[in-house]
This record gives sequence, structure tokens and C-alpha cells, in this order.
Amino acid sequence: MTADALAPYAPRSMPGIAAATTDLSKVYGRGDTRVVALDRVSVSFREGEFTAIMGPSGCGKSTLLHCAAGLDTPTSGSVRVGTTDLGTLDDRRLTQLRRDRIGFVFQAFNLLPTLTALENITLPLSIAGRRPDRQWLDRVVSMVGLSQRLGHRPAQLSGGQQQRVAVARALVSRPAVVFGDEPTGNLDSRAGAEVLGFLRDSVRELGQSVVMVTHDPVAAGFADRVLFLADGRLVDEMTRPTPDRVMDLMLRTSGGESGASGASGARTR
Ligand SMILES: Nc1ncnc2c1ncn2[C@@H]1O[C@H](COP(=O)(O)OP(=O)(O)OP(=O)(O)O)[C@@H](O)[C@H]1O
Repeated sequence: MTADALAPYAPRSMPGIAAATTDLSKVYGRGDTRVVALDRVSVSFREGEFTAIMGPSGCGKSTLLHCAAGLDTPTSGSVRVGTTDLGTLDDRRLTQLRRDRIGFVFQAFNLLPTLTALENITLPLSIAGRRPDRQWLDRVVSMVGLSQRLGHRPAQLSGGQQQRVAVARALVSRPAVVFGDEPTGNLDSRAGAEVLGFLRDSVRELGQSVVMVTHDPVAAGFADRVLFLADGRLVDEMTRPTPDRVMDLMLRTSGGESGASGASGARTR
């Protein structure tokens, strides 16, 4: 049988790709307020890789992350997580996929104040009616250094510790991808470096795939690969980044303005 004859039965995902977008566009508003936040972005996030997304303010980083994570709906194009095309899912199945296959770490820690650290970590599993895999839970908890803090409530933890709880919560269901939107944005540099170290450990030690939006070249230096967006388009990519190389590229591509303070990168038309 020829390869062509087999094609309809071939898996719809490429091996080694945790998530991917194809010709992904997102347009907000209409008429005078029309904003092209993403303009035909095709990108693959590899399994077991730590990817950072950077670019000037307003260039579409969060929109890309939210569409890839099934939190926002594309105007056109498609998003795949593993073998699943998100466009084929109804609301219920999309919610299920987000719960079971995707982990989130946001800038705000989003922990429930009345629950202990352990209860917060296992909450996604409790909601899904699943029991935690004890060995995996222990591994994740010890990796993020929380073994002695499991009975504490968020108010009894530092910001860095709270974000470590959020990282453990994102990892506990062994998702296809963990998406982070400025996960260190609310932390001082030491706590931020710790959290980034744990995210990198989850890639190295647990084979997790992580995709993170950041403005910070130091944070991007923890990643394996950095994607640069401008004007809703993918404009550059760097492997094995260092903070200096990232900063250089940011300065060159934004005409001297850094990502955090750069001019808005989205187009209105
Ligand atoms: N819900 C929305 N309604 C209208 N416009 C939006 C909406 N969300 C984002 N935009 C616009 O889309 C563009 C891209 O926004 P996005 O938040 O993705 O950029 P960003 O690169 O993450 O920015 P920042 O670094 O400042 O967080 C911006 O011009 C923004 O104003």
C-alpha cells in the first residue's frame, strides 16, 4: 500500500509535538476599533521543551497563549493539543481538555484561600473525580520544595511559595502542556528565579512541555527556545537563549525599545 493510500489514517499530530497552531489569526473589534492581534501564526511546541514567547507590549503574546490553551477562540486557523484539534470540540469537551490536558500558571497565583497547599494542588483532580497518583504527587511536591508546607493555606505562604503551589497544581495531572502567562510577574527576582528553575526542572526531570509568555530576558534565559512576536506575527526565534542574546535581539527588533516599554505591536486596520 502506498503512503498516499495510508494518509487518511495517519495520526493527525506530528510525533514529538505537544501543541501547534496553523495559520492562527485573531481579530478583535470591527471598523475603527478592529485590531489584528494575531496574523496567521503557525508554530509548534515540542514535547519536553521549554518555550518562551516574547515581543513588544500589545504584539499578541497573551492572545497566542490563550488561543493555544483553549481559553480564547481563534478568528481563523486551528490549534491542536496532542492529537486533538480544539476547533472540533464543543464547550463541554473543551472544558474537559483544559482540565485534563493543560496546566496553567498565571501571574496572579489564583489559589483558593480556604484550601491548604495540598488541597489546592490536587483541586483539578478532585474536580475531575480522579485520585492523585501518590508517587507522582510526591515527586512533584518534592521537586517544587513544598513537602513541609502542604498543610499551609495561601495566606501563610510567601508569594514564591504560592506560585510553587500553582506550578505543582499545573503539573499534577501530567498535562500535555503547561502554559504560563508572566508566571514570575508578581515575584521578586529571587523567588522568580526559583519558580523558573522549577519549571525548567519539570521539563528536564519530568519531560513536561512548558510554554511561557514573558517580558523578562532573564526569565527567557531559562527556556530552550524563544519565539519573538511583533505585530501579531512570528518574526524570530532563538535556541539556547541567554539573557544577553535575548536583550540584544529585543533591542534590534524593536528599534531600541525593550519589550515591556516598547510601542504597541498590534495593527489596527
Ligand atoms: N478582549 C480584547 N478586545 C479587544 N482588543 C484586545 C482584546 N484582547 C487583546 N486585545 C488587543 O490585541 C492586541 C494584542 O494583545 P495581547 O494582550 O495579546 O498583547 P501582549 O503582547 O500580550 O501585550 P502585553 O505584553 O502588554 O501583555 C492588543 O492591541 C490588545 O489591545
